Amino acid sequence: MTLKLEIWKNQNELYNRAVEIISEQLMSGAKTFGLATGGTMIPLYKNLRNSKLDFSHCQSVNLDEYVGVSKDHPESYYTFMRSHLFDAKPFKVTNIPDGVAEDIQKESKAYENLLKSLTVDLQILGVGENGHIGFNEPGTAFTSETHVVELTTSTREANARFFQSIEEVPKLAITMGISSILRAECILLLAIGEKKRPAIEALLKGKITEDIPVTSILQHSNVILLTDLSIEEEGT
Ligand SMILES: N[C@@H]1[C@@H](O)[C@H](O)[C@@H](COP(=O)(O)O)O[C@@H]1O
Repeated sequence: MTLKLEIWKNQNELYNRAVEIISEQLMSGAKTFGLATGGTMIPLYKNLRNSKLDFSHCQSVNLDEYVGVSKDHPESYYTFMRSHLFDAKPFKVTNIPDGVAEDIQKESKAYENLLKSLTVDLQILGVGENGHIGFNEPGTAFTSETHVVELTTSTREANARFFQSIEEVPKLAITMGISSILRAECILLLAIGEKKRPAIEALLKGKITEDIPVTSILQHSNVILLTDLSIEEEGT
């Protein structure tokens, strides 16, 4: 396990550092990027849009998508990615699970097969308040592959800020599994704000538990964690 912790008190500096890491990956030949959504990613994608980086020869795979939300819905992750990144910084190929596929189980399998056919050079990750990664909620097996998941109340409440009301937040999503995520060559985890402290403190205590999905990344050999939280590093 190699987790490289970098604490950046200043969020602008933290996001600049994230862009620097992505740029270094591109320069060393990375062509496949695993991308995430969520509020944490908005300033990162803004910085990427404003950068000179060129992704036109690259492909992307997104972590997850809500089920039952059409591509043109303002809160679909498809729309999120287009408006925050892809429209301004085109990739050669982009992949996001299809949340309105007729058969969502079949779509999950097809997405996992796609993931297995490629190597993600850099997977960018955020973390939920309850420690989820992608939409892998607490209790998800670390052996999980892409699957359909029922979102917890905690996650629906946290994401309600993007919708008119909590009732509108979808109850299901398709997400890369934990084992799918861990197949990436390198993981860049961004954790910003006090709400992420419990999950990040658990991670840095070095305890690997399915109750806190983000701790699964301790099984990976190449992780960079950028956070603005002042935390004592323990047991890593
Ligand atoms: N599925 C996404 C996750 O990939 C993301 O990490 C999480 C945190 O979001 P935020 O950055 O808004 O706190 O939100 C969603 O649930």
